Amino acid sequence: MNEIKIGLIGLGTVGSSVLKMIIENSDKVQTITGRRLSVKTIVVRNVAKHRRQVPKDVTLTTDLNAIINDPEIKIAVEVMGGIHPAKEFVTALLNAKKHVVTANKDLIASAGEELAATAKQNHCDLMYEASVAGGIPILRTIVNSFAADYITEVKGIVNGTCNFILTQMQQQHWSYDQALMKAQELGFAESDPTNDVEGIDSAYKMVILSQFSYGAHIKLSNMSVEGISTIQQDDIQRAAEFGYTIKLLGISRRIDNGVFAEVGPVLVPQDHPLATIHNENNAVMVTGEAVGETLFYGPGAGGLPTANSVLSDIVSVTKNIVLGTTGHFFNNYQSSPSEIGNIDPKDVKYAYYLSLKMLDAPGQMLKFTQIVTQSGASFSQIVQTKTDHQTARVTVITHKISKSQLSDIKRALRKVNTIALLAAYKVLQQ
Ligand SMILES: NC(=O)C1=CN([C@@H]2O[C@H](COP(=O)(O)OP(=O)(O)OC[C@H]3O[C@@H](n4cnc5c(N)ncnc54)[C@H](OP(=O)(O)O)[C@@H]3O)[C@@H](O)[C@H]2O)C=CC1
Ligand SMILES: N[C@@H](CC=O)C(=O)O
Ligand code: NA
Repeated sequence: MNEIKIGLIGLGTVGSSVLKMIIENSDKVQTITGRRLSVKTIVVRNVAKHRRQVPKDVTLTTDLNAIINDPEIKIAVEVMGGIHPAKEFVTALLNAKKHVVTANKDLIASAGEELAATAKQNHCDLMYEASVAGGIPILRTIVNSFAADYITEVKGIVNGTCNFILTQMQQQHWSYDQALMKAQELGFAESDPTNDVEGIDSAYKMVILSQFSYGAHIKLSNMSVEGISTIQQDDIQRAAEFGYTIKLLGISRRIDNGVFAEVGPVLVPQDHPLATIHNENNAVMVTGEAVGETLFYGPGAGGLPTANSVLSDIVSVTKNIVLGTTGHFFNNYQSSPSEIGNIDPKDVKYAYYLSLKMLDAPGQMLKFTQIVTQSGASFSQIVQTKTDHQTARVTVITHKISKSQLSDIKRALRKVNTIALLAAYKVLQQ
């Protein structure tokens, strides 16, 4: 009676750390909750795979029914990843009255509302602290500590793999491929790292953060999402010469009656707190009307840090089981759809870093300047260097312009075959 049995789905980087933490920390959890946690069954894809540290009394199987049909198992922990079959698994577990803890942002960003409704119908808990920023307890902090404040902006570094790659490219001058390989080896990257490096993993996290911060569901299809796979060493060096560090940032802001969110490489001033976040660490800056700017920092990826967030959910569910208070939403904040509108691109304004390759011939710079001027934009910094005897590399930082002005510049440049726009990244200002 004093024991809570757990079913684990997945025994990879995160799953094996969850197992280790449950085994090693059950005494402390028992003193806090009055219940002893133990893992009874683990579902994996391949039981024949060599694994260390699975205790003899734990069943290892490929059959989810071993958890679904076991009345002793009260909490299921989904750490297998991906949307399918994870969605079907979690739905079946909730319908079998199992409380579910997951680290799966792909799943929560895509089907979180539907799964939360299924959990509520079954009087079950569904928690997912580990899905955003790994080891940083950001979701519960927003739910509890920002409950009464009006959040106006959430931004930050929410992908450990990208931040690790950019740090290695900046500090060790590693190649992109070398840094990605190391991030995979260290267990930070997803099994297919495309979502990491193309910004999609960060976008999933911004969808969840926006849901918690504004009570609004932003669709991935409404977000502009750009990753780091095309960033060149040259951009990193030029940004540094201008006094900036390139980071992959997720930004979501309230503008008038709407919320806009996007993900992309951003030039961050070298003395800004976000520029000092290195390797797999993440940082989330939450701005509230009352509190002002706050910053939450910690490891964004890796087995044990992520497992700590999973355990925080397991402990919360356990407390709810003990108190008989299960079946409430993890995030109760819902704004009415009329409060959240689409944002006019004219209202989203940033300074931009533009990197261009142009024919090194008279008149080219004038052509570029005319295009920028026609859009109503202007430069705050500009550097021109020769790349070879035929082309020049021009990098500029504009004054603040709207997204529609940027689109005008891009459109006009596409028509000029002697000038190529290589990169256009936002510039964060202090
Ligand atoms: N790694 C990290 O730093 C973080 C990861 N996450 C999230 O945690 C989750 C797990 O990530 P991670 O541990 O890195 O992933 P891994 O690839 O290391 O592990 C996945 C595990 O799930 C099992 N699995 C995969 N598909 C199935 C299936 N169809 N049926 C049964 N078992 C299956 C695999 O089995 P087998 O061992 O037999 O191959 C493996 O044990 C993901 O949602 C990820 O996004 C969240 C925060 C940080
Ligand atoms: N692959 C992700 C893992 C955590 O969510 C990352 O690198 O951040
Ligand atoms: Na978290």
